[in-house]
Formats: sequence, structure tokens, C-alpha cells
Amino acid sequence: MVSELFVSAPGKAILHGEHAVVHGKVALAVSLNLRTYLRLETSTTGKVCINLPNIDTFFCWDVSELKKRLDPELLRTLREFADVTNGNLDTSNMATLSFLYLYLSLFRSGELPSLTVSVWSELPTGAGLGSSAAYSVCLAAALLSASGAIPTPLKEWDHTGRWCQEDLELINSWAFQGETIIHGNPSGVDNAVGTWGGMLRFLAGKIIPLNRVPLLRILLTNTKVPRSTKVLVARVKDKINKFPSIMTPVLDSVDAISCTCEKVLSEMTCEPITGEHYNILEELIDINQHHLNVMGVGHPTLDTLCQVTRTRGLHSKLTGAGGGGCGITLLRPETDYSVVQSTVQDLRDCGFDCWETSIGGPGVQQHSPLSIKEESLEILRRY
Ligand SMILES: Nc1ncnc2c1ncn2[C@@H]1O[C@H](COP(=O)(O)OP(=O)(O)O)[C@@H](O)[C@H]1O
Ligand SMILES: C[C@@](O)(CCOP(=O)(O)O)CC(=O)O
Ligand SMILES: [Mg+2]
Repeated sequence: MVSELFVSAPGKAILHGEHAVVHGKVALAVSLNLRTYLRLETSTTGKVCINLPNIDTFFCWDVSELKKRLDPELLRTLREFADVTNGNLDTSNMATLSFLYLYLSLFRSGELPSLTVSVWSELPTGAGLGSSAAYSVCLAAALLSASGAIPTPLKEWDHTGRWCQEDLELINSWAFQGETIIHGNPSGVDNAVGTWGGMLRFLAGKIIPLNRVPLLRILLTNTKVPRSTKVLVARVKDKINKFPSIMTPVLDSVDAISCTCEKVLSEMTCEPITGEHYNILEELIDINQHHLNVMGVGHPTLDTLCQVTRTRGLHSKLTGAGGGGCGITLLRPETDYSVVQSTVQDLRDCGFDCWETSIGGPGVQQHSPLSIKEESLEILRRY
């Protein structure tokens, strides 16, 4: 088994389709150039340890103790425990439970190795940028590699550290299991972006990479209002159950927004980009933001984001689960640097974090220790 392994996976922004995607509608999502990193070290300490500095969580267990308690029912029980009672647990426990579930599932009980897993991220946790999925994708890739179920690409063939399609599908399916423990009922769009990167269309588990898309300029704003995806997804489900005939058309409309956006993006790659293309993209953002408010996942700070950017002629919507967290603002190619700067300043004055982001980062990859960005390692060293 490898003695040390580094992997990373990107966060994501959902352009359109959050929440509706959980109910079988289309979502368009794109990876960010903000990543979660994981280091796995094997040891001879007889312990399995997890260090999660972003959520201030550090645990070590004796492997022999874990083995003793490992009866054939344990995985099923752990799963049931996660599904049934996680409403009572705080979400940081879900990250630990998700690790234990993947560790116990991917190594056979007789061969539980001693190892230490440390995870750190450039993404804000619990803010709508898919930190839970990036975490689950990293865990799945590292533990599958360490168990020998998939190779370690850097060692075997690929200096980019990317896995082949079949291995990526396995990583994605285990990452989905991890997301299920953290989210309850994920659609799978976030872990798909974390696995493959780039922009993709997601519909009922079917993933279509969108290779022909224009370069979009996006401003990301973090309202810093904490929220839990699990709680918000459950809230939307309750609303749909309570008002099916009212909410179904809303979900259908979001589906049509995603499809229209996809069509416009594709047109922008095969004909000259015009102001009308951007007019449509902006209107779609406005309509979707109203729909998300109707679903009950808005927040006063997100209203503020929309109003502040509107005064600068820019259009915003929440991204991810909403209820606080992050929003995206579409910038036009010709949007002046000074307009961006004043908008960023206005939003910072509201107490938000705000930055222009680059999108389309690569999916999950293995790293050599030397290729990990210094500023990212710095995050780990702080703990
Ligand atoms: N870097 C990380 N380290 C440990 N756990 C993480 C990390 N990133 C995300 N998580 C897990 O994901 C949860 C947040 O997930 P979620 O509510 O879906 O928000 P989002 O995915 O939008 O960031 C955290 O409470 C934690 O359980
Ligand atoms: C609301 C949802 O559509 C996206 C959630 O994203 P995030 O966890 O807020 O980054 C849920 C899902 O698709 O599983
Ligand atoms: Mg999440």
C-alpha cells in the first residue's frame, strides 16, 4: 500500500437547477478553482485517525477496537443510524461518520489498515459551493486508491494525476454514498462535478459534460450566513408535499430555465456573442431567483445581494442550497474593472465576502506533494 497519498477535488457553483435537481429536473453546474485537499498517510501505530481542521474535528480510534466491534451488521447499522438520526447530530459528526462508513466499506474487516487522513479546503464549509461533495470525492478517491481498488495514476501512468473513466465512475459512486450521509438525499450533481470537473448538465443521475460553453465571468459572494443543505432540501420536500399542484409547475419552470440556459450557452459558442445572449442569461437568473424564493430557500442577505448588484446593472441568484451561503453574479465580458471593483466594495460593506472567480477547474486528481499549492499547504500547517 502507498505510504503517503495526496488528492484534491474542486467545489462547484450551480448555475441553474438547485433543489429542482433533487426532484428529477435538469441542473447546470460548473467546477470552481477552489479545491479541497486530502493527505492519507499509512502508519504502524495501530490507529485510524482523521484530522478535519476546517470543522475543528480530530479523532483517533484503535483499529483493534474497531475490528472487535465490527460485526456483519455494523455497516447496515451505521447506515441506518446516519439516515435515521442524523437530524439530531451536528453536521461535523456527519463528516466523521461519512469517513468511517467509507473506511469500513472499502477495506475488508480483517485488513483494516492504520492510517491518518487529513482534509483541508479552500472552500467555505456549508456555504453552497459543494464542500461536502469535494470532501466525499477526496475521501472516496484516496480510500479506493489505498485499498488497491483503483490505481494511483501518478505512480502508474499519468503525470496529470487523473484517473480513467471507469475509475472516476467508481469514485463518483462512493462519493455519492458519502454525500448521502452528509445530505440525507443528494441529487448527485455536486459529487459529479467534484469528480469530473468542468461544466455539466445533470438529470436524474445522468451526467453530460458540456464541452462547448463560452467563458463566463462570475462574481461569487458569500453572505456568511451558515446553513445546512440537509435542512434546506428537507424544507423544499415538505413544501412540495404540502402544495404539490403549486410547486410542481415551479420545478418544471426551473427545468425549462436550465434547458434554455444550456441552449443559449451553446449558441454563444457557434455564433457571435451579442448583448441579447446576455440579456436572456440575466433574465433567467432573475426568474430562477424568484422561484428559489417561492421554494422557501431565500434569505434577506441574498435579497440584499440581488438589490446591491442590481443598482450596478448586474444580476444575481443564490447558488447551492440557499438559506444564506453563497450567490453568483453574472458579469458581461465588457463589464468594466471599475464596476466590478465598486460592486465588490459595496458587497463587502454589507459584511459579505466577494471575489471574481475562475471556473472550470479539473476534477478529482492525485498530486505529488510538491505540486500542492504552497498557500493551500499553509492552511494545513496552521493546525
Ligand atoms: N473540509 C472539510 N472537512 C470536513 N468536513 C467537511 C469539509 N467540507 C465539508 N465538510 C462536511 O460537509 C458539511 C457541509 O455540507 P453542506 O451543508 O452540504 O454545505 P456545502 O456542501 O454547500 O458546503 C460540513 O458540516 C461537514 O460535515
Ligand atoms: C440543493 C442541492 O441541489 C445542491 C446543494 O449544494 P450545496 O450542498 O449547498 O453546495 C442539493 C443536491 O442537489 O443534492
Ligand atoms: Mg453540500
